[in-house]
Amino acid sequence: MGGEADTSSLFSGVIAVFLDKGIHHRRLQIWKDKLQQKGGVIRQHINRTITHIFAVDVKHLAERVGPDRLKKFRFVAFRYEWIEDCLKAGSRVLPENYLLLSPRKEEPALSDESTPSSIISEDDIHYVLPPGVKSKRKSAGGKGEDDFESDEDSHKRRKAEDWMDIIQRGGKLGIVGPKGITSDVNERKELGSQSQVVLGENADEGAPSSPGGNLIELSPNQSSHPYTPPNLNKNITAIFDELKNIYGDALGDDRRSFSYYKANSVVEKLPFKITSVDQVKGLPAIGKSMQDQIAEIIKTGKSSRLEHFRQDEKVKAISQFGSVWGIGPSTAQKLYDKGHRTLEDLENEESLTSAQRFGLKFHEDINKRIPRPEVAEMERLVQKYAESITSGISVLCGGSYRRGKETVGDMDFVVTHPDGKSHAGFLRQLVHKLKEIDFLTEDLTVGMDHKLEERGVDTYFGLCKYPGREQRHRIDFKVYPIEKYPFGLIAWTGNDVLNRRLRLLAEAKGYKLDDHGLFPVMHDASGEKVMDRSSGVPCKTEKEVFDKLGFPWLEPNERNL
Ligand SMILES: Nc1ccn([C@H]2C[C@H](O)[C@@H](COP(=O)(O)OP(=O)(O)OP(=O)(O)O)O2)c(=O)n1
Ligand SMILES: [Mn+2]
Repeated sequence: MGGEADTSSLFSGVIAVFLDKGIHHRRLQIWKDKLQQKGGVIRQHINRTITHIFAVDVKHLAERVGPDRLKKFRFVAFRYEWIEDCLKAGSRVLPENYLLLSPRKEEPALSDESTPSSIISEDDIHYVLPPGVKSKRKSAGGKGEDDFESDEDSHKRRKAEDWMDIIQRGGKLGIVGPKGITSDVNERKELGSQSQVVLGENADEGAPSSPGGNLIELSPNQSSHPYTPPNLNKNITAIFDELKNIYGDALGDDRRSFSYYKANSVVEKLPFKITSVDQVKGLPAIGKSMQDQIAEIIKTGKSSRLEHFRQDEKVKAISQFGSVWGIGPSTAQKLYDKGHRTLEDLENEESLTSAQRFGLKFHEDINKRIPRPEVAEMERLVQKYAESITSGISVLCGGSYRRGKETVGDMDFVVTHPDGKSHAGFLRQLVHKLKEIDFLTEDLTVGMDHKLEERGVDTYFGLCKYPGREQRHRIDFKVYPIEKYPFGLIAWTGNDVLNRRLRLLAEAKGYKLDDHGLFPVMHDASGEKVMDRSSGVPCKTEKEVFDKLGFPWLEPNERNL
């Protein structure tokens, strides 16, 4: 067994169900005891909190969970030998060899001879990063001041982390690239309507023609209620969250920002309050630096790193600037270099675009979250006017609203028309109408009348107000031709973590996924990757996109990863 090494937290974070068929009960009992002694938790029933299902083989697993759920739990089901080998090694061994079902054998979908059919065993996993990530900011931020590794150094470790991530997150395919979420957001803000961001969905199964009665109305008390584990470690996650924002918004350091994001996604799900750093050793996304920081927070209640930033005038100013809609890290830095220190200073800055000016003027309003019932009302209002302009038009509020959140940051409307034609030119009329009734108040970015060769998606980003009030909210419209709609809906429903996973999964299979479709990627004569936009994989519903990718289907309210 583990020798002298302290393995008391070997299985901490593991929440397991043991399927006892086909195994001698005494042997089973030994494994159960060991798992519990070393920090694991055993449950009787399979639910979303489970990180590991152990079984003897696929047959027994299938008998117990049934074929539908089997698909869902594919990535958390392991042979018992994993426990045994971890005990032998005295540390957690990589789980990939113990998976009861691997996507390689199972996956119908996209794979073909020329592309890797497995997303797990190929080395390419490390190289399949989101577009634009490769060289970006590789050396940004002082190297060596802590344990954030270089891209190369982290490859090996990341593979292990990715695996742990899959398991930890309850079995969704979790290949996590280093692209900072916050930077995506900023890019989107700065790019405005040319957004290349992946976006999201709504009701389903492809009833885009029913603008009224859709999935959106799911009451939060029903099955649509998102899974929100009680966060027992808010003392830690609140600090990490602030650091994530500082690194992302102010310093443009995606790598560090993402490290905190990942650490938080693990810490917030732990079923216990961390009282000793030993409890988090070996957990995914919690490397040496995170452990040190957690130890400090447990001991002092504070993070010296955060305290340092809080006192740093430059970080303070740049973070504030970066929180204004339309201002990203590079603009924030420029504004600081010009001598600005507070938001008030920016009021007289002439270089601001009109969108940034509105962002500044309504900064406080925009940063207030909107209660779900108010969004429901505004959605109905928009749907009513939309229908009066073009009958049969489908207008759904995606984003966090569609994912069932109680409050939302903004409204992300996704629009299409089932006839494949009537969406064209619709947005201009809708915006006109909604301005007439004083619902839409300020334009941020407008990208209308897109021709097909411009990829055919009209967009509008602006501000609106709830009838009878002055407070502004952020509102977006994206209009997709029907054949792109499932992709647009997935992308704009999110969440961002799911989008990243879907994109990486597509890439691992030799495709590129974005809000316009799923396209094969070829290599030209010089080996450069080229995407074939003309031969997208046709999908009529969100479900078909998930199926084609071989990703277990998730209802919108299950997409809060
Ligand atoms: N970096 C980003 C930003 C956004 N999105 C996608 C997923 C999001 O769900 C959707 C909408 O973006 P929002 O920033 O509006 O995020 P949410 O709607 O999820 O949350 P909220 O608006 O409540 O803050 O766009 C993404 O994939 N990557
Ligand atoms: Mn949103």
